[in-house]
Amino acid sequence: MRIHVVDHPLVAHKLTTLRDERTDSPTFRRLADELVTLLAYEATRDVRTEQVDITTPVQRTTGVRLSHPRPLVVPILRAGLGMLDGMVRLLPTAEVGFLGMVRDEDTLKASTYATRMPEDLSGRQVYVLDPMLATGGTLVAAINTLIERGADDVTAICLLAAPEGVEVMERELTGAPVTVVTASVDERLNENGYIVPGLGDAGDRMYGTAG
Ligand SMILES: O=P(O)(O)OC[C@H]1O[C@H](OP(=O)(O)OP(=O)(O)O)[C@H](O)[C@@H]1O
Ligand SMILES: O=c1cc[nH]c(=O)[nH]1
Ligand SMILES: [Mg+2]
Repeated sequence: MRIHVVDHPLVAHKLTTLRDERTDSPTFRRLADELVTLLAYEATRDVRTEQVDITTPVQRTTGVRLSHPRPLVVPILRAGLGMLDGMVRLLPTAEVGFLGMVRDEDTLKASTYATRMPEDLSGRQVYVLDPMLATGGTLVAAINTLIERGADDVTAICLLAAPEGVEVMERELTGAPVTVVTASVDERLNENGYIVPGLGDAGDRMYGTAG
């Protein structure tokens, strides 16, 4: 597994406001959307393309276009849904699948409550969207599902990651064709499995359900 931490002042600036507890839900959603577009720019560096011949107003030339089969984008509900628009703005022709997953707040174990994506992902490049990589349980389960269906290249885009979760992914997905792109690997997880300093519960902050 490869991990890429996007080191860019605009990313750091937006992430700081996202973390701030005073940031309200509408602003949180807007910043998450903007951040994912910046992260997606890095995450799609190896998106598959094919050559195409075109004619400009001046002469014929050769360029590239996204190749077939189209990439699949999979947001992990709920919080990952807030990253979908920012991603498909960059990849408008991508197909979109959905995984609904929730982490038990006591055991921290992830379970899947909804799956809606193609059964056969053979030869597909997949971009998984989830703002938080905490214990890693959610992403490991999600990526294993994608690989079992045949995906041969999986990139997870996370706004934040914890070192503990990155370690779990490296152990559980050894040798798998997986890349994680994130804006930050934070300090640690706290005793409740929250990322420190983190940003709190991404889903609650995005959808105003905290408290
Ligand atoms: O790495 P992990 O320890 O598995 O935790 C990360 C998961 O926790 C959050 O989801 P949550 O269960 O809160 O669901 P939600 O998006 O519906 O709020 C987050 O959006 C990730 O999916
Ligand atoms: O810090 C965390 C950890 C898991 N899920 C969140 O939303 N936030
Ligand atoms: Mg949540």
